[in-house]
Amino acid sequence: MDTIYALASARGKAGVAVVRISGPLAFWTVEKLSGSVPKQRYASLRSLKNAHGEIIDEALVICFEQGASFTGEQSAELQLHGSVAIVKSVLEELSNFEGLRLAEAGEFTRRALENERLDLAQVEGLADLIESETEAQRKQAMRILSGALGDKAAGWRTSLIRAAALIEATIDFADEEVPVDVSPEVLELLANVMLELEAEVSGVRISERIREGFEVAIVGPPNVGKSTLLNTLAGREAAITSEVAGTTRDVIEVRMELSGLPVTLLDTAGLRETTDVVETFGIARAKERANMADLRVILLLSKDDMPEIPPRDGDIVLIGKDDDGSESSLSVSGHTGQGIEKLVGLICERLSLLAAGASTATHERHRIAMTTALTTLESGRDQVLMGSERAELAAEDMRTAIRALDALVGRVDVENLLDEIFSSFCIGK
Ligand SMILES: Nc1nc2c(c(=O)[nH]1)N(C=O)[C@@H](CNc1ccc(C(=O)N[C@@H](CCC(=O)O)C(=O)O)cc1)CN2
Ligand SMILES: Nc1nc2c(ncn2[C@@H]2O[C@H](COP(=O)(O)OP(=O)(O)OP(=O)(O)O)[C@@H](O)[C@H]2O)c(=O)[nH]1
Ligand SMILES: [Mg+2]
Repeated sequence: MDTIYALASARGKAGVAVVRISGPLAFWTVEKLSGSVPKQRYASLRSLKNAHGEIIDEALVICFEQGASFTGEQSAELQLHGSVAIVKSVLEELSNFEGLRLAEAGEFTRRALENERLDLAQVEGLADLIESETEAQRKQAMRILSGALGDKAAGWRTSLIRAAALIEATIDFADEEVPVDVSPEVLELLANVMLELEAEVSGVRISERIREGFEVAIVGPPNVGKSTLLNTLAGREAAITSEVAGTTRDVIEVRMELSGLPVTLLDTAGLRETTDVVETFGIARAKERANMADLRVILLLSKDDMPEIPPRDGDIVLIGKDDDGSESSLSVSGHTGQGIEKLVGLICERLSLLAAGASTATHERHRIAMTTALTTLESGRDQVLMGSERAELAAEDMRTAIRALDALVGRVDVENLLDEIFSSFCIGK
C-alpha cells in the first residue's frame, strides 16, 4: 500500500495550512522531517527540516496510529504556517521520499471506505457536507454522514433476511411437515419495510432540492415589475429593468439563502400574446421554467387579472407596483420595498413546508436502489400470497431486494443469508 500525501486545506495564502499523510510510511516520514515521532493524537510543535537540514517551518505535528485515524491507516498531519512557499517546499520534500506519492482526488476518503470507517452513503454525505453552503444542506449532509441511511438499510436488511429465512425454511423442509404457516409473519415484515421504503423514495426529490436549491420563479404579464422585484430580493441589479414591456427575454437566475434553505430565484419574460419572434422564445422558456419550479410567485397588475399560467397549489399570487400598500390584497413594490418582508416570509413558509418532506436518502442513486428493492418486494409479496409452492421465487425476490439495498451502503455479499437461516429459525421444535 502506497503512502499518500496531499494538502488538505484550500490552496493559497491562509493562517494555517494542513498537509495530510496516510499509509505505512506516515510516521517514518514525520521522523525524517522532524527528527522524532511525537506522542499520538497530541499536537506537538516541531521544526520541519529538508534533506539539507534547513528548517522549512515550525509546525504542529499530529500522529494517528493505524486503526485510530480518519482513513484507518497510520497517518499524520502537518499543520503549517499557511504560506504558499512553505506548502510548496513541504510538498516538494515529501515528493522526494521513496514510497510516497501525491494522493488522488478523494483517495483519503476512499481508504476510509475500504477500511470500513465509512460506508458508501456516508462517503456521499461527506462530499455533500464539504459542498454545503446553507444550514439545511449542512444538516442534511451531517445526518447522512452520521450513518443514518446505513442504519435504516441495516434495519431493512434484518427484516428481509428474517423474511427470506422464514421462506427458505419452508423450502428446505418441504418434504417434512412444516409446523407453522410463515406467510403472516413474512407479509408483515414485507409490509413494514415497503412502507418505510415508499416514504424514503418520496422524499428523495426534496432532499435533492435541498442539495441543489429550490427554484422559485417570478412570473406574470410584462411590465408588472418582475425584474425589479428580483433585483430587490437579490440586493443587486441582476436583471435589466425598463419601462418597455417585454424587456426580459432570457431566464435570469440568482442564488440566495432564505431561512437556511438554498434558493435559485428566477426572473422570466412577461407572458403575453406577441408577434415578436425572440420574445416568443423567451415566453416559451418562461412557461417551461415556471412549470418546473418548486414555487411560483405570480405578479399581477390588479387582482382581477387572470394568471397566464394554470395556477397550482402553493403558488403565491400578488399585486405588483403597489408602492404605498394601498391594495386590499397581497401586494409588493420593488421600488419602495412595500410587502417585501411579507413576501419573503411567505416564500420561506412554503419552502419550509416542502423541505419538511425530505428523506434520509438524498441521492438519485439511493432512489434507484430503493425503487428496485420496492418493485422486487412487491413481486415477492405476490409470490407469498400465491402459496408455498412459490416459496423459491419469493425467496429469490427477497435476496434480490436485499442486494439492491446493499448498494445503498456499498456492501455486496449475501452469504450471511444462509447463516441467518440456521441461527434465527428454529424449525421442528
Ligand atoms: N485536523 C483535522 N481536522 C478534521 C479532520 C481531519 O482529518 N484533521 N477531519 C477529517 O475529515 C474531520 C474530523 N473527522 C475525523 C473522523 C475520524 C477521525 C479518527 O481518528 N477516527 C478514529 C478514532 C476515533 C476516536 O478516537 O474517537 C477511528 O474512527 O478509528 C479523525 C477525524 C474534520 N476535522
Ligand atoms: N412605481 C413602481 N414602478 C415599478 C415598480 N417595479 C417596477 N417598476 C417600473 O416598471 C417598469 C417595468 O419594470 P420591470 O421590473 O422591468 O418589469 P418586468 O415585469 O420585469 O417587465 P418585463 O421584463 O417586460 O416582463 C420599470 O420602469 C420599473 O422602474 C414598483 O414597484 N413601483
Ligand atoms: Mg423583466
